[in-house]
Amino acid sequence: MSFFKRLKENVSKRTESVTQKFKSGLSKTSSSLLGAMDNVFSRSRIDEELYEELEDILIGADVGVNTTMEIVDRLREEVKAQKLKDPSRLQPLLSEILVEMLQGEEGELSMQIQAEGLTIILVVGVNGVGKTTTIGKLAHHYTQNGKKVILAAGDTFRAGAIEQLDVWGERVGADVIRHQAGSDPAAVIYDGIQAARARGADILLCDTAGRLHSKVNLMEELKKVYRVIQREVPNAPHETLLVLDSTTGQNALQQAKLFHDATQLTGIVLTKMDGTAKGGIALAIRRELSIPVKWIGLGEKVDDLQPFDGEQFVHALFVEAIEREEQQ
Ligand SMILES: Nc1nc2c(ncn2[C@@H]2O[C@H](COP(=O)(O)OP(=O)(O)OP(=O)(O)O)[C@@H](O)[C@H]2O)c(=O)[nH]1
Repeated sequence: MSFFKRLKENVSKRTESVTQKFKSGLSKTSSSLLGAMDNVFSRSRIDEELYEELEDILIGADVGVNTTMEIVDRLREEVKAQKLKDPSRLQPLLSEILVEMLQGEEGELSMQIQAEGLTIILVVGVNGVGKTTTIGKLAHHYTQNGKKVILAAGDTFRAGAIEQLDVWGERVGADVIRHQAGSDPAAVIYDGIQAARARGADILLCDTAGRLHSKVNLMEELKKVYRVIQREVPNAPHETLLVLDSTTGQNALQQAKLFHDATQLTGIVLTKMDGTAKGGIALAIRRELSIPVKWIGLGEKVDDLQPFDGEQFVHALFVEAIEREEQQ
């Protein structure tokens, strides 16, 4: 069976609405990538020029230089091994390589939700990346799954962030633990933990600041929050998610390295994928950091945050080519 057929079959095992969300959320990246790749794959033969053109396209889509080289090297090896001559055969081959690269170790992409007792999820990231919105969407996801969720408004720098979290709490039916703006975030998180225990919550989602009033280093403050959580609940935080805005491109990689030094990140949330034509950043992040992308933001609606899925991702990018192949 051809790779595209297999991919389509696998994707069709998930719900149609999820497939649709991936397709519409990735449509900007998809149309810019496919347009450019069609030119490459319709060349008359597979030669150095073709590979170079493909490299330019991938780098242009924010796949990053190292990851691009890795992808193209693998493609070359496969072309040699399979003795391919026809450029039109490269599209499914490339898709297969991308799916392989996006797939993590077994279970790596799943969230460490505790079967019993409280699960603490710490959410970090710089201002404006979509942290508060992501917390609201995660809260929605877990309340929909029957969990009792509490939100801790640890971004005490921006008064608006506390209000915003309150609105989300009301919308999704989760209590919000808050102090006034400017107070110590570690104290808010501490109170959040006590409240979550007292109220028998399953999940505590902790918001944090992306910027500070004082000269206290943001990373030092995060370390303090992290220590409070570790001290109060054994093995917590169970997840420390870094939210990255996919429209910031390669800069996102630098942010990840910085935050990883302060807290042990367990996963990445890549937001605003729908707003960029350079969704290749997901590949760069997956390959260049040892942290899995666990969630992907495909729009502003409450259910537009989806668990990351490499097959859905690649299928959404190349859906037009897949459908074309089917009609042939
Ligand atoms: N299109 C789109 N917009 C998003 C997505 N995620 C978040 N946003 C928007 O990004 C903007 C910033 O989101 P916030 O949640 O306020 O960002 P933040 O990181 O909490 O910002 P601070 O509270 O200032 O630290 C909002 O307008 C969100 O609606 C997404 O996946 N797609």
